[in-house]
Amino acid sequence: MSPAPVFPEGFLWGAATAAHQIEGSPLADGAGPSIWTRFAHTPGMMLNGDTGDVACDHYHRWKDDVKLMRELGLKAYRFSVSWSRILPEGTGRVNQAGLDFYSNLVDELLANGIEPLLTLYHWDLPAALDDRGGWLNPDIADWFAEYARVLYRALDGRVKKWVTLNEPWVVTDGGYLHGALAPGHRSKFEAPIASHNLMRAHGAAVKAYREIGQHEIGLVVNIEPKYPASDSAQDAAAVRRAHAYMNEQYLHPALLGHYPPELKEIFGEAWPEWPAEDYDLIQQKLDFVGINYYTRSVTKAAESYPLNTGVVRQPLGTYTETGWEVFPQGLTDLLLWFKQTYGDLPVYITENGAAFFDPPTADVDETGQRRVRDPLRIDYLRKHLGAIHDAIQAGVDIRGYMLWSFLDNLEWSLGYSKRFGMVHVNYGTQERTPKDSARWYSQVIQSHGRKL
Ligand SMILES: OC[C@@H]1[C@@H](O)[C@H](O)[C@@H](O)c2[nH]c(CCc3ccccc3)c[n+]21
Repeated sequence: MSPAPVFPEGFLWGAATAAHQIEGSPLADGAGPSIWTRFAHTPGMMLNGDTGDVACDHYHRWKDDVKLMRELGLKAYRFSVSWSRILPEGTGRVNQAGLDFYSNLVDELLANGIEPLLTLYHWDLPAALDDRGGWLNPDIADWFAEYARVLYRALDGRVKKWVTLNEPWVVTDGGYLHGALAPGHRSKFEAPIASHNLMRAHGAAVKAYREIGQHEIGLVVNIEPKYPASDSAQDAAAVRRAHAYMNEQYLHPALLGHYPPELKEIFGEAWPEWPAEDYDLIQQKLDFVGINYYTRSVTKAAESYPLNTGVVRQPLGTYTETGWEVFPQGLTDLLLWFKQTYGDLPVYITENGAAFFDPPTADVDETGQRRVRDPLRIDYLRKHLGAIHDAIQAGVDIRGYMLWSFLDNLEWSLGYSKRFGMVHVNYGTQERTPKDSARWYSQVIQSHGRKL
């Protein structure tokens, strides 16, 4: 029996959500529409025609939700701010009611001994800015810094851990290359521009923080290890492309000051040459990086756009409801790669979790208590926390873990069909029911990881 894992002193145990996925009431109290409100109300974009109009009604239920976080023993809570609640037109006029919502939420978290981690941008761009070109307009770096300054001035000190962007890769790949996510563009030429402007905006927001903020700021990326499907040269080259496109495309400019060369190979004529001052803007010193980990990809050379790669399904693999292979070892491998490539920058696991089938309504157990049994999720979480512990033992400076997600919520264009929550939401009644995984996670937190 291996000794109980010991996590570092101060390791931050939490859970994560995002504004548009849980809040509902996207236009309440003076808020402006975001591209996700626009996208969800565009016929055909969302599974079952689901929208974020109600979601988990967190906009009204936030106090009870924070109470539940405390009851479950969370030490931290990662959430995002909806830009268009703060600046309905994206720039200019501040909507005080929007600012008040997040200020009250932060105060409630602190009053319950829960540390807030605030994400400035988790995909819900103000529609008014999309009308001005959105991430394709280079001015967005200034727009984003203006928005960030409003929040820094209002919340810094109560919020001590800030994140600029959540997953620029998804924003670009989903929103501008393949079109599966808002704003639904499909352009090989737009994607690199959006991607670069996202990183310029990241840099501008960090630079602004250094003028105003007194605490910590970082970037959150989704990365996943790419393993070759065979030992052929073609598959090795495919791995190189896939790795550069997802794992290095954002971390390299942010931490090393240049893009990986494979991007020019992938995008060809669509890959612009950027001015040197852009790299200076992007490569602002960070206090941490957030890594969102879900799965790995066994990668082969294949006809595909624009990577010419394919993912090989593993016949003996276990897969989640979103079709992602359960592969905890990939998280250890990835964290070791991160340390080796970028050095000893502190890391938070800012998202990790899985969608497995959970019923739309909770069961009632023999004592009359509502209950949701989710053994597959417990197994997934236990193994990934074990993988994190292995990386810590190997010297990676991992400071915390934010389970995705605190609540079942709107899984973007998949609507409410996928449940990632440790807490079950009955969308008919809005009743919250901690799943078995939540009760298990409470024990893990209370034992500081020893009861994995
Ligand atoms: O898909 C589960 C979660 C989303 O609900 C979060 O909003 C988002 O931050 C997030 N990122 C990832 C990994 C990257 C990814 C996102 C969407 C689709 C495919 C891959 C998984 N998740």
